[in-house]
Amino acid sequence: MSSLILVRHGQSQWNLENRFTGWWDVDLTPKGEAEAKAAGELMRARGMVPTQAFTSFQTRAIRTLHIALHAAGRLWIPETKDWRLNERHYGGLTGLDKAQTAARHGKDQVHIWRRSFDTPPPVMDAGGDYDLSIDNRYAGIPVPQSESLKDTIERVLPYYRAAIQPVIEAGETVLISAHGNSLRALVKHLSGISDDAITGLEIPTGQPIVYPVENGQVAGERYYLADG
Ligand SMILES: O=C(O)[C@@H](CO)OP(=O)(O)O
Repeated sequence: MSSLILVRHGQSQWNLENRFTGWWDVDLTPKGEAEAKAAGELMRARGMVPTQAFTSFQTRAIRTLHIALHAAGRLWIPETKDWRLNERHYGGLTGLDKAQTAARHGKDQVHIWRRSFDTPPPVMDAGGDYDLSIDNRYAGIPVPQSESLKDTIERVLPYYRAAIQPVIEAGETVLISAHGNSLRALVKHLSGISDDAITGLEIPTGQPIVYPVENGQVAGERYYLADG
């Protein structure tokens, strides 16, 4: 029996600083590196080692993948990077302090921007400090100005179906190293969570989440590898 393993990157510098991050590329903190290493050691200890990996275009997820694979003795496995696994784009909130933004706009409004299913944050102004539309990394890619979870699902799921599902069907144990909201998009689909209920789902950093796979299909509910 194979498995699908999801891991959110370890703590990032802007997780630590409590800033809206989205597509902005920040690195892991030393704590985040330790979380990634512990995730890989746990996979190894449980004998649940990935045979293929997928990640985003963002340093915090890529480095989490590499640190975890190294700790699991699997740094050599094939890996694919794709922007569709990036974090949800935080639009004009990118770079702002979450607590200061709540003080200015109210907690309820910030909760809507952070967790509502289909209300996107305000758009990012072109040419601003955090505009990535002219970054080489995203050449030829339609960089969003802002994304709701619904918008995120609309790019994550087609990618999952086209690129990842066939690898799972081929019997590989796939590890996806991604982000809080790109993983919420996947978990919503895989666990059949409603648009309302998804607002309450949080994905912790550096904790491998496992879906059992039988005959190439995700079969059964997710669990944390640390509990399994
Ligand atoms: O800032 C972000 O990009 C995300 C993940 O850290 O934050 P939130 O918890 O608001 O989705």
